[in-house]
Amino acid sequence: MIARLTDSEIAAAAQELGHWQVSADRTALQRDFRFRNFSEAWAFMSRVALLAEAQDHHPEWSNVYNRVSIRLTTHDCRGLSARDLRLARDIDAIA
Ligand SMILES: C[C@H](O)[C@H](O)[C@H]1CNC2=NC(N)=NC(=O)C2=N1
Repeated sequence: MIARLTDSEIAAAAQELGHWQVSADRTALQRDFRFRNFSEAWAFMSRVALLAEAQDHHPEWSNVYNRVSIRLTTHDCRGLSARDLRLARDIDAIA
């Protein structure tokens, strides 16, 4: 079982990952993306899907036309873990 982040680790993550919001219950990171059109949104999602599969860590997400909403949480610990931070950083690097 992977460890849940502590409150101070979550606070540090919120500082570092400025584009991401910590959910009110502090169990998830959320970020909304907007692209020029559906094709660009889908291309981004394809790249994130490959990252997620490589990391064996999968986003909760939705897409409407050019918008993509991503929520990162770790089901195994019912909260935030280092795996969410890693995926958030890697998503930022391709956004
Ligand atoms: C067996 C496999 O490693 C687990 O089910 C992984 C897969 N992807 C996952 N993704 C997320 N977001 N949380 C998990 O706890 C998780 N667990």
